[in-house]
Amino acid sequence: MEIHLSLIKSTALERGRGIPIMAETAREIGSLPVTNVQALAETCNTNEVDDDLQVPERYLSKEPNAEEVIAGGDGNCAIPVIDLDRLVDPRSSSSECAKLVSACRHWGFFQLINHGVPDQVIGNLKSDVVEFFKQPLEDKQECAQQPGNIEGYGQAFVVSEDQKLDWADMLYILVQPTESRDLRFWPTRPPSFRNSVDAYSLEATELGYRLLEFMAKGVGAESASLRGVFEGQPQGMRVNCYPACRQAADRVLGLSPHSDPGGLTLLLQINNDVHGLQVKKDGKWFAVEAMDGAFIVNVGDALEIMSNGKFTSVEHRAVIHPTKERTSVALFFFPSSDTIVGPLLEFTKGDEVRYTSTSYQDYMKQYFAEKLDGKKNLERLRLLEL
Ligand SMILES: O=C(O)CCC(=O)C(=O)O
Ligand SMILES: [Fe+2]
Repeated sequence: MEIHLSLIKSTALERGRGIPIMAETAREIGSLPVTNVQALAETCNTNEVDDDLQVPERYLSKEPNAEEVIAGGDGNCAIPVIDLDRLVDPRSSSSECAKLVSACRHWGFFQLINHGVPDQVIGNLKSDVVEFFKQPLEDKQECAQQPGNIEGYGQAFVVSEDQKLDWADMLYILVQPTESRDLRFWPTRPPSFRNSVDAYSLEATELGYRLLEFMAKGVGAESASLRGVFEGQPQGMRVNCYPACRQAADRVLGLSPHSDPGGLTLLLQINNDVHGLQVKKDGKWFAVEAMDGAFIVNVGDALEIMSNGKFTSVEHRAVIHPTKERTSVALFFFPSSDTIVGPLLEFTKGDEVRYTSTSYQDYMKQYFAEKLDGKKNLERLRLLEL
């Protein structure tokens, strides 16, 4: 499993100064510069000569299709669909809550419809994100990642010269709390970009909190128990741009298999005519067909642990299309770095405690160490089989 930037989001506000600091781990790891993938793809996709030699070896996976992939299609989006209206409506709330809990337990993923975030807010975000990536490289590089900093425009977090690379570029910014925003990394073009992200962040934050309430309620816990852990805490936004790869779409990966380490992730896919997200279940990859206007929501490691395994953080990856570019926006809800991440009392009533507890900051350190020893962090903390 590769390390990538969505995993590096342990941030905290430096006490008293209101300045965002990154977990030391992220600093220590640092990042090596790599080629811009959109530019690389342009060369590869337009050059007819020496076809096979165009995609550099570092992007080619050995056996990306070694595991079975269950295709979507025919309206089958693989993961369960949850309806927020039904969660709210007292007549359907308890059955929809049960569905939500089951989705979080068995899939770790669901699509959310009737979520209430205005179309215009999502539409503005989507079009500004697309406009950003359309710009010439020099313009995008105005908010380029800087050494030792996890934010900005760049690529997967690269730690060694022989590491396999993802076929994607990304922009990563901290969006909450507002005082943690480092505007050096917030694009100024298109001019509406910052406002669009701000408006989206406001809506998505409230949506995330509401979902956490229903998730807690669904397992019989106090509805404020999970929300309380994430309210006012850091949120990171990762925009992924996956260029097409005409020559080797089935041999490159847009995003290597990973689980998200935080609490909840809200994902928007921008062009729904091209799918790329795949979710692992029972040893197979399931291709997710994003529904128009829906959010894809998933459980992160910290939420699995805090729920004592009532929700599951599931491995997922993004694959590449031979002719179509794809863009997605992931919003990550994190606990504060000094939160002790362990099963919450509310979630262990009558149950055995299934995980060891650790501070989120230490969890992130372990998460990076995972890269070195190949053992999954979450598995390290699981005391019992789920
Ligand atoms: O682009 C996608 O569909 C997945 C993105 C993702 O998993 C991430 O950014 O952590
Ligand atoms: Fe992810």
